[in-house]
Amino acid sequence: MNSMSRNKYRIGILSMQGATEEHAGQLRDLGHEPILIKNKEMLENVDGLIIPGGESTAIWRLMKKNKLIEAVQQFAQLKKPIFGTCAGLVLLGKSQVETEEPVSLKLMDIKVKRNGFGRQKDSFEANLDVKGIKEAYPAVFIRAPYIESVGENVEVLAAYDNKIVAAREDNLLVAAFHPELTDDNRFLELFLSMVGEKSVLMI
Ligand SMILES: NC(=O)CC[C@H](N)C(=O)O
Repeated sequence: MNSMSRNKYRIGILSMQGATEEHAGQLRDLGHEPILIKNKEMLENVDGLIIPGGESTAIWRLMKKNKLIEAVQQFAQLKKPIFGTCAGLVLLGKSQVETEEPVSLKLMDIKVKRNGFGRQKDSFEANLDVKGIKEAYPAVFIRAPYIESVGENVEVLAAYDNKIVAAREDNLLVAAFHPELTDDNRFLELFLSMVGEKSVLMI
């Protein structure tokens, strides 16, 4: 057992709208404590944050209402790890392609195409090669966005059909798919290892 798996982390799951319970279950399976974040005070006591999938405009509006936009931006500035899945990826990105009402925390240097995989392929599964994960990872895509372009400090972790679907920039990790909807915990473990790295630095 390595030092990271011995630690138990408190991981916030932004609970405005969307898929929160599945993330909570997967965190519990790995021995960590999920905290459903409903207001900015609750952010103070977590080691990392997951922004789940759902509907990014709905999540954005509820974040505004609950004064969570600046609070999450500050959380990121403290270099605490944030993992955005699907709608969470949309929200973390700095800019979006062809959107009338951009919803963006302006944190990660990526340009996002919302619903990028189009209507025909609203939902699908694909085995992905992910940097840092040894064997193919079964990814579930649901009305998924993709990343059209990345800034120089962003590391691309996976692509599907020549479109970027997972990436990391320092303390920020994003996936266009839903790791919480499979029994395969390896993508979540990637995030937990980032939480481990950062908490070592903060001691
Ligand atoms: N599964 C999802 O999270 C879908 C995201 C949705 N298409 C959005 O942009 O909000």
